This record gives sequence, structure tokens and C-alpha cells, in this order.
Amino acid sequence: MSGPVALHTPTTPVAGAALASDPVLRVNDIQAHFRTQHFGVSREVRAVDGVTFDVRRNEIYGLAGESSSGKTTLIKTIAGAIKPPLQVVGGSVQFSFMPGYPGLHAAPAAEVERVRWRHLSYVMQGSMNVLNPMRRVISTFQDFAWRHLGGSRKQFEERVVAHLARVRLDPAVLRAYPHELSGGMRQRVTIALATICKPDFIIADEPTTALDVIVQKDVLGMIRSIQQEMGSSVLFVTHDMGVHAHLTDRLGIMYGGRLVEEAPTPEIFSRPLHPYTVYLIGSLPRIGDDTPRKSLEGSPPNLADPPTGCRFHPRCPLAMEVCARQVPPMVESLPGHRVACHAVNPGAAA
Ligand SMILES: Nc1ncnc2c1ncn2[C@@H]1O[C@H](COP(=O)(O)OP(=O)(O)OP(=O)(O)O)[C@@H](O)[C@H]1O
Repeated sequence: MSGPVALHTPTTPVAGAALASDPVLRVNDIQAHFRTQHFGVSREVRAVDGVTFDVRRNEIYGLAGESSSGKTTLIKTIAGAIKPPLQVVGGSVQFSFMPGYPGLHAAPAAEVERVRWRHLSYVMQGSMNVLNPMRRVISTFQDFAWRHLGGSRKQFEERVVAHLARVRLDPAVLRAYPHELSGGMRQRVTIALATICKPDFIIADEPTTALDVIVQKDVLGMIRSIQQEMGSSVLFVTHDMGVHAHLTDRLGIMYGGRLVEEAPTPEIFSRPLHPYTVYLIGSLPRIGDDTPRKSLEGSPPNLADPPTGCRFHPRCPLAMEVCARQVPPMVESLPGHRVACHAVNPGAAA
């Protein structure tokens, strides 16, 4: 969603009810690294390095940050989609509907099977790959959703058809093979698949990036209406700040594998505190303002050999001596507004 951003009104009064409600997801100091060996040389990319946050019932939590900041790795870790060379090396991921396990990656297959689709669904980048190329679309819906939704075959199909209409897909899609559909249609099918069981928690990684603006608007609207209808929670990743402004209730900003700021979305836009977020918001287009935007000096950190202390310090206009030495802790600088920055929270690391 390009162009000037327009803020939506959060679903929940973020300073009130949502803040008080129990988290559905609690991520605690999670660390997930890519460990590789090439010709006897070991390499460790610290893609996610100590991230802590909660997602509450009935909220859409957004994750933003530039490319390679670790967003996808973080949500793959949360979704339990861990494949070598990625390894969880510390921390935990707890869902309220799956008590007793420090994450999907550590849960038995039967438990993952129990929660998948019904309680937790995951729309990945390019997730059309979830569709089996050898089977018609209806078969995938039957495989994943019928046992959760029950009913006769006819009732089930009617429900699928009604749900597909919400993403503007014709019932004929059900008889098609994935290769017969356009990329945008396949992406809408996977979003319908992820939402048909009305799960408690939906994880979505750039689910609308490949779609044209009109369909993107429909799909975002559908995600929000299902979330509101069911009181479910959504963890939504995109680098597109316009989408965050339109959709999310709270927003976490990632930089170099860490969370650097978190606040209700309108507050991130109106009062960014971390110098990286200030840059991110300042670089957005605004109606009637055609002054050139400043680009950020320097390049994103190499996560195989990240800067010491605050990972943003080599590019930061406010950097001080302590920034290269100490990792700034995430501190609640304002109510409900956490920031990891020595300049914003002087003395917090002492
Ligand atoms: N299979 C892999 N092996 C080694 N390093 C990887 C692998 N996949 C990702 N990385 C590295 O992990 C870091 C985080 O990447 P990640 O894809 O999570 O970032 P991102 O914020 O989601 O970026 P984008 O918005 O471009 O998807 C990057 O430094 C990336 O190069």
C-alpha cells in the first residue's frame, strides 16, 4: 500500500482494555540463529537476538523494520517453522492455547497438529506453496479444515464457497489446480484457508504484498473483520508502514535482529522515540509535503558480525560512547511505549 499513510482507529482502546487483557502470545528473550559450516568454517547469523513482547487477545500486533532486520525469522520461530540451518538457541514462545510448551518448535507433533489451523494459522511470504500442486483447491480445504469445522460434505463446501466470496473468489476456484490460478488468486486462497476455521491467532508475513491495491484493501479488510468477529489476535509482518497505519493496533519496530521500539500504532506515528523509528516515520510521504526525504547513512548491520552494544549506533545521529559498549535495555519510557535507546532512557542500563 504505497502513498501517504492514513491511520485507522484502533479496535481496542489500547491504553485501556487491551493493555489489561492476558496475552495470547508471550515471546520471552527469544534467540534464533542460522548456524552454517562451509569448508570447515562456522558462521552464525544472529537473525533474532533477544526479542521480548506479548500479543493480547483481540489485537493486531504489527512488526516493521527494514529488509534483513529479522522479521521473517522471528515469526518463523514463533510459528515453529524451524528448519536447519535455523536453530532456536534461547528463550521461549508461549501460546495461551498450548500451555506447558516453550514453543511450537519444542512441542510434540500431535500437539502441533491439534492447534494448527484451529487455534493458530500462518500465512507465509509466497505462501501459495502451501497448496498441493497435484490436488484441486477443494481437497486442500478438506484436508486442513473439514475435521475442525465438521458437517456434511455439502455443508462444508457451502461454507468454503461463502468464505471465498469474502476474498472475492469465484466458487469455480475450488475445482481448479493451483497452477491454473494467478499468483494473486493463490494468495487469496491461502488467506481464506488460514482464516476459515476462525483461529485464535493468525500469523501473517507480508500476506498482501503480491496483491494489487484493490485486492490488498479487501484482504486487509477481511483480516480485520474476522479478527473483530472472533476476538482473535493477529501478528502481522510487513515493511509497509502504510499497511501498519491502516491495520495494526500496536507496532513493534525491529532493527538488526532486535526489537527497538513498541507502542500503540498511532503513537509510533505521532511520537516516535527511537532514532531509527524517527527516521522511518520521517521518510514516509505526506500529502502536500514534497521536500526531499533524507536517506539513512551507512548500511544495515551484518548479523554474522553485528556491532557491539546498540546495533544501530554506527548509523545513529544521537550515538554516545555508551552505545557502542552496552546493549540498551527495552524500557517503558511512556505508558505502553517501550524503547531500547540510551539517549531516550539515560542511565537505564546502569
Ligand atoms: N537460510 C539462511 N541462512 C543464513 N542466513 C539467513 C538465512 N535466511 C535469512 N538469513 C539472514 O537472517 C537475517 C534476517 O533475515 P530475515 O529474512 O528474517 O529478515 P526480514 O526482516 O524478514 O527481511 P525481509 O523483509 O527482506 O524478508 C538476514 O541477515 C538474513 O541474511
